[in-house]
Amino acid sequence: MEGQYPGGSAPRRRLLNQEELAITSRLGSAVAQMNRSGNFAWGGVLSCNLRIYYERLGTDEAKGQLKLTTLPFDEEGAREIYLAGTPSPFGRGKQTVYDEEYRQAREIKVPHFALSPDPFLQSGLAGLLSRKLDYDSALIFRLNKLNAYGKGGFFKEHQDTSQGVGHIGTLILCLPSPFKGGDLLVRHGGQTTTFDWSDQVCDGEIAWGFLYSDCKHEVLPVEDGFRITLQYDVFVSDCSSDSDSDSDSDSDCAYMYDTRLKTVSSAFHEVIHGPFLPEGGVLAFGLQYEYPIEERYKNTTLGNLEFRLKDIDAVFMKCLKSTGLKWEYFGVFDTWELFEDRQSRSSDCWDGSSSPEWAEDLAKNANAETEHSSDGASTGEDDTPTDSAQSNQQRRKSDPTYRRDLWVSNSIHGVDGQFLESGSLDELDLERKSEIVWITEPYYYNVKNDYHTYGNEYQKETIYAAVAVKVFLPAVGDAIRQPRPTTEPLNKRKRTD
Ligand SMILES: O=C(O)CCC(=O)C(=O)O
Ligand SMILES: [Fe+2]
Repeated sequence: MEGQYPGGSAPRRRLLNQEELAITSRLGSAVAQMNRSGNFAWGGVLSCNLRIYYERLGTDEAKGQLKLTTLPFDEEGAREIYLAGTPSPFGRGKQTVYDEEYRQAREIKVPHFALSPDPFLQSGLAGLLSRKLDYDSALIFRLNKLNAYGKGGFFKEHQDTSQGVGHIGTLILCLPSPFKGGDLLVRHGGQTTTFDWSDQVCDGEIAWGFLYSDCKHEVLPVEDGFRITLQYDVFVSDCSSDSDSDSDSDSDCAYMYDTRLKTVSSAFHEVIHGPFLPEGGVLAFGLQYEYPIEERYKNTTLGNLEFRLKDIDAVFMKCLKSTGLKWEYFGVFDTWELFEDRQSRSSDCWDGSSSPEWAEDLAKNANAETEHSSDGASTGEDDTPTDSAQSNQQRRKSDPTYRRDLWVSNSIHGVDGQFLESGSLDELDLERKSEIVWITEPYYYNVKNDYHTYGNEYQKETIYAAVAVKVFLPAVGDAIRQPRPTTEPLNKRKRTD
């Protein structure tokens, strides 16, 4: 993690007044507006004369035979390639399972098939995606498998298994064959993008769709025919270094122009130069996507997250860096997800008659935190522990930026039953930070639940992590918070000749 809290230990804070709340709400809406861009998945069509060589898998006497097919598939050609595949498994945590309730499809994995030419390279799609995704380093596209769905075939909602720290996206190509249904639905931030490819491929073209691989997605049942897709994993190269960067090295270079920057920048300007927290404070923003990290307990390295930020997270961080404020990434954990997750896992063995150790730990820490926290607006005095719950509720009502039930940690790891069983919250490295002014809440939390454990493959060395950003606002008087000199218009300058 970069940086320390400037000036020593973190202060508890007072509640914000109405004027300050209005400023946070303007900054929050500017960031949220930017987050609603729906840029998490997009697609198009391309043309390519393609040959596919594939090996017959399965168990019959034709196993091992090499076949060649050209596009577009007719019904028979599509059936043949479907039958050549093996039933698709999917990943549930560390295991690979076959479950027709969850996924009904067949697949042929590399190297049991080959494309000539690769439609993706042939069409220039690699260049188009590189420009659109706008990373500093090159993208790598790795062909993974061919999926085939017969009538009734589907793949329920899942998140693609993370394939390494640099893994950012998934590219699907839908090959031309006669089929109906089988829409691919991609969800993120409360929005859904639908790829209905059955019409787009009927003239022999290839339809494609890109999605950030942490986005949840599903394939609806195929109503007729065979739906054949190719799946590529997309990586950002050069993500191997362990050092996190808080440098402004890229803030000057105009690698990205985005009109969304302007609104957020002026909202930040108001936070820094307006009548807002003159004593200074800590603001927090949840990133909108999840990022693969190495699965190590108490992990504090984000492996050059700067170079693999996705979509609006990259825009937001660019904007934040241009303010000159100090910032730091941290992990976020939601108490209720922790409770619910643990309760659902332990429902067989915990009858609710006595509190299990983990619940007592959570309650103890919550009380300790309440006892330390600051009181109502602008007094800065301590609570009496007796009315803590009630006053806590009142605080929440009068100042929604005060979020007590979010747990934060400088280390980022997935919390599941195993960690909770291991005992105390100290070990989990979670705390409540009552000084934080929450501007936008995270969309994801580091609690492993169903969609985290269901992937398209079993989970390997990396897991997705939910990340938030702390921003340190110094007190008025600090260099950053001096009023900006207004530049004199050119035509009013005194003549010196
Ligand atoms: O076939 C598709 O459209 C999507 C396949 C998919 O989500 C996967 O293989 O993980
Ligand atoms: Fe998938």
